[in-house]
Amino acid sequence: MKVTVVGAGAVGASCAEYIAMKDFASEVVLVDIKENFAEGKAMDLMQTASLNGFDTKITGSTNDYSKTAGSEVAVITSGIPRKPGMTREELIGINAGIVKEVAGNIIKHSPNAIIIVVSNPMDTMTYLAHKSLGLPKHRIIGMGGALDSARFKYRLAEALGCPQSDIDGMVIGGHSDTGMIPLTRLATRNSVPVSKFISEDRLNEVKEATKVGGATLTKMLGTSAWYAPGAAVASMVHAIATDSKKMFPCSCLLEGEYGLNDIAIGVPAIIGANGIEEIVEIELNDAEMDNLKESAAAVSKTNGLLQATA
Ligand SMILES: NC(=O)c1ccc[n+]([C@@H]2O[C@H](COP(=O)([O-])OP(=O)(O)OC[C@H]3O[C@@H](n4cnc5c(N)ncnc54)[C@H](O)[C@@H]3O)[C@@H](O)[C@H]2O)c1
Ligand SMILES: O=C(O)C[C@H](O)C(=O)O
Repeated sequence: MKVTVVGAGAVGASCAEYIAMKDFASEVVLVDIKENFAEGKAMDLMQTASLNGFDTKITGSTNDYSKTAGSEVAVITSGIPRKPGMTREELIGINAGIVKEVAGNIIKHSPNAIIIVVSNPMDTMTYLAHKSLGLPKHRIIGMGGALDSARFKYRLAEALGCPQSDIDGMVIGGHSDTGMIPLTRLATRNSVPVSKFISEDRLNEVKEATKVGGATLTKMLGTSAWYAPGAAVASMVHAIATDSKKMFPCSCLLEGEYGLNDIAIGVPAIIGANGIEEIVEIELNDAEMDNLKESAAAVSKTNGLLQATA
């Protein structure tokens, strides 16, 4: 499988590295607008191949999309990251134009590609990719929930004092500081509800820490995170490449599911060779459903800013 990753910055390079380490793709093409940057990242990564034992060929290109031709999956990480104190939504002014242009270039050279959108504000950038490309809805997927759920599991394992491999849990809703919905009611440790192990107050702390997971790291790092985001994207690309039908919460264009329309937002979906194979409608209680509606209203509000920007 040939995979294109546009944006060879922190997340794009990390994503390329994890894809190569999993050794399932024949080629990863990194593209960046900065002269020689993607080529340099590709060369550096290729010099880890004999050390890390992978055969994936990583190449770089300065904005030459002919090199990406025939990609089966394309990941959009191009754009600016937030700085401490900013929200993801504040990035819309610059990133909307970049994502629209990049998405068009990808499809021009790889008309059958499945696109994974990472650039922020991710749900709105996913919606923009849908609106500007008009592809079947299963071919454009926003990455946010896979990362947020990984952070939820990290926080839960920390609170329970157990290995992360004991934990199962999921975050749905918008990929924003206020819009994420960590489903604490459904989270388990080896099938046992996590509420059996920690107090309601502690569980609420976990929920709040999960929601601001990206902001917390941005404050510590001075820019946003890249290892877990890169790993989350690589897991989704792997699910497509291997047609694994793994379930991830991810930003999907909804047409009535969860009572929502004309919005891309995080819901559980089965990911396989066709991209989104199925959107899974789980039963939410009234409070969770209210949270999802509130989160969707906020994403729609940000979508409403698109006309002025892209
Ligand atoms: N969805 C998520 O969960 C998630 C997670 C982490 C980061 N992000 C987002 O991903 C984006 C990238 O983050 P980062 O930390 O890698 O930033 P970064 O600055 O390290 O890298 C971005 C790269 O995009 C390149 N770029 C800009 N315009 C371009 C264009 N038109 N064509 C090709 N390349 C272009 C830049 O030159 C830069 O190298 C940000 O918007 C960030 O908010 C999203
Ligand atoms: O926090 C950010 O701005 C980047 C990303 O969305 C994340 O959650 O790490």
